[in-house]
Amino acid sequence: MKLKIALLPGDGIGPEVTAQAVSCLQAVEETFGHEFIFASASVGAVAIAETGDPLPEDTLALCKRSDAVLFGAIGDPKFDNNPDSKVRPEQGLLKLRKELGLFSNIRPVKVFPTLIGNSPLRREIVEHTDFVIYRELTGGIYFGEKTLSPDGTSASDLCLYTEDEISRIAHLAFKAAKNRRKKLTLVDKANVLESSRLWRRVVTKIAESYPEVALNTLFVDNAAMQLILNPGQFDVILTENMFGDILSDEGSVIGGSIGLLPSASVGERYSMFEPIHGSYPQATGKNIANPLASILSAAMLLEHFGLREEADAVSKAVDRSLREGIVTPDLDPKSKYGTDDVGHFVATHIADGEDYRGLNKENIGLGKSTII
Ligand SMILES: NC(=O)c1ccc[n+]([C@@H]2O[C@H](COP(=O)([O-])OP(=O)(O)OC[C@H]3O[C@@H](n4cnc5c(N)ncnc54)[C@H](O)[C@@H]3O)[C@@H](O)[C@H]2O)c1
Ligand SMILES: CC(C)[C@H](C(=O)O)[C@@H](O)C(=O)O
Ligand SMILES: [Mg+2]
Repeated sequence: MKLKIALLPGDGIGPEVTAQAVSCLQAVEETFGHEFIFASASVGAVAIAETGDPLPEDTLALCKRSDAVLFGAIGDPKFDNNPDSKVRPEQGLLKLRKELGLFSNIRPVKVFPTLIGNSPLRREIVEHTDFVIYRELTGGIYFGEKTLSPDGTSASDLCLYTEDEISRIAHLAFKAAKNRRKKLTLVDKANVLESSRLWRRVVTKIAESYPEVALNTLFVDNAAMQLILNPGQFDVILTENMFGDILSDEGSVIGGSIGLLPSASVGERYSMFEPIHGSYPQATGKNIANPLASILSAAMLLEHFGLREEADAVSKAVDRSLREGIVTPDLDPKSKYGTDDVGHFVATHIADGEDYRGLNKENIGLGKSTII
């Protein structure tokens, strides 16, 4: 298969972890005989520094002419610590999601057997954790009208949803539940919010079309508690934008590190794959960031295009790195392995044990593949 993949490494640890994901994709390309054509472009604070725009037109154009986007992370403390900044890296990510119509954000949470001991929760609580969050990604409070009073003493953010926005991700979530353990939990705040009461009405109606899927509902405060009390109860969680953002980071703790959680963002035409973590500024350049979330996001990219054997090869190599203790310090504080060691190990074992050249953030996308 020939795939054109836009690389948007972004800020902070983004380039470091994305380089390892590309290295793994190149190992897949070589091992399974595919052709991946990579092209890098700027996004986030890096793009602001270059152009003043967190999502330059050239970057968006590259994404629209590619088959998929592999995204690193955006964000920089100089913007985080300046609430008056009119331009922010996050605007680039949100605009990209909206422009590409990526309304469904899929965030799987599972516990790797060798990491059960890493969880702050007891083994019997976490050992059966295997759920996926379907997060609505292009509506709600993220994209509603924002106001700031002229004197700067009051502000608001509108949470707006339409029936169509809810319906289209609900169908994807129900279909996923049909192919999993046939349970879907709608998480909302319908006891307070009108928008949540619309979610509940629309999803309850759609459930009638999926009689084999059991629907239950939880208010988001209770859901946050249930995630810790008994994560094994969940199969598919369907929720709106803000709640999905918060619950997925919480879910990452169950498995031992946010550095393990991948995501896929899909719409009618485009798709983007990225770790759920951010730019982790404190780790930039230290070679300590866990690249597995980015590597597993690349596996979700392969899965999305029907390359299941290839995706399995990546996941198996990741499992092997965890079993053999080739992990970054977030998983083992005494670890002597860095971001590049973990990426190289995984790539090598995808390429069936052959020694495979890795990439680093300087030469990302300059590997054997064609660059468009
Ligand atoms: N999708 C994205 O690009 C995205 C997501 C979240 C946050 N951000 C941005 O990132 C910046 C930092 O935000 P933050 O500190 O709240 O979130 P963050 O996810 O960058 O880091 C939070 C904590 O998670 C851990 N962590 C994150 N990534 C890790 C990795 N790969 N390996 C090991 N540990 C890891 C670290 O302990 C870190 O302090 C902000 O500017 C924020 O807006 C971007
Ligand atoms: C950086 C921020 C806009 C983003 C979000 O809230 O969606 C991040 O937290 C994420 O989870 O991808
Ligand atoms: Mg988040």
